[in-house]
Amino acid sequence: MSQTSEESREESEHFVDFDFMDTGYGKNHIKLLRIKREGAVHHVKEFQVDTQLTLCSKKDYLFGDNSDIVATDSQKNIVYILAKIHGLKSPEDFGLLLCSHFLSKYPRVTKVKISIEEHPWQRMVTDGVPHNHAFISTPTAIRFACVTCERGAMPDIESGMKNLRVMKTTQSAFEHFIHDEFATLPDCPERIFSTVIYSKWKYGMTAGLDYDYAWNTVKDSVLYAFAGSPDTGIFSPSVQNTLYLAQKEVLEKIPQMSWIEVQLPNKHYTPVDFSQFKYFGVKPSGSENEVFLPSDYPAGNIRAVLGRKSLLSPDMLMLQSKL
Ligand SMILES: O=c1[nH]c(=O)c2[nH]c(=O)[nH]c2[nH]1
Repeated sequence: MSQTSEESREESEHFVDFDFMDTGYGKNHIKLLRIKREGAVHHVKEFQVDTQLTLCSKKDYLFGDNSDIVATDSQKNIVYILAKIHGLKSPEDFGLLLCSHFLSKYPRVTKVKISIEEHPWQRMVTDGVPHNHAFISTPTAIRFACVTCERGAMPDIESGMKNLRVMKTTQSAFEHFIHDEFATLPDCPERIFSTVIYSKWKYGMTAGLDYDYAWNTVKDSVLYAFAGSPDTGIFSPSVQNTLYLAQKEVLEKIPQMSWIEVQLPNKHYTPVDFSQFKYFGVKPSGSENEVFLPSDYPAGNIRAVLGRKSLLSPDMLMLQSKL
């Protein structure tokens, strides 16, 4: 049900000088754990959900008329009830389910945005045997998804990964950048490369898509682009190049993905200068490179969004040709 003409007249009388550019309200940080029991074997999923609804009228903001409002408290209850009835599969599937529930149950809702973060629990293994009901918290990488559905439009699904901290102790360099009057950093043919991987991507099509498989593919591809094979590794001439190779690999593997953003903050490890400590038989800094000073800030931050040319809008293509 869209706005009535009476409502729209009343509201437009208020919008002489101002207009809402966006509105939304919902409940944040709805935490839930869902257990699925298959006899003695239990499966767990823990999600944190944010809901956000946009209504067809603004009478709640303008006049204090709450008659269209699905209370944020009810939104929270709906999250728990749908989790109880349908269980939790992936964050993307649960986001889609919630969107479709809000839109079909409440005709005055025009847009739903569901953001979900998963807390990773891994089944414990005791003497090589998977435990029936005990789990370890393994937040090595956090999975998240954001599903937005506007009434009458295709859902918009963005998924992502964050907090995946990695390091490699060789096969990384940074050389031949601009050495002008502002530069103090020397060319570095060999350095530690450490970063905290953040990535977000958007699905254009969802036909035949397994969201869990896609997420694991992104994680494995990005890690491989960073680390390479276990014995020889892979050489990185810059964070920029490694980042691009990771994105390219992912887009080649997952045809349903329209674009992928990757951010790699450069977490610096500076060799400690031992040149003052000649009595300890330590060679000057750089010749051994065994002791480093980790310094998180300031940190370089390298990012790029790589999309498929076939899906880029004319504006984006124009912008690209000017770069
Ligand atoms: O891989 C890098 N890219 C840069 O752009 C940069 N800048 C910098 O100081 N160190 C690095 N490393």
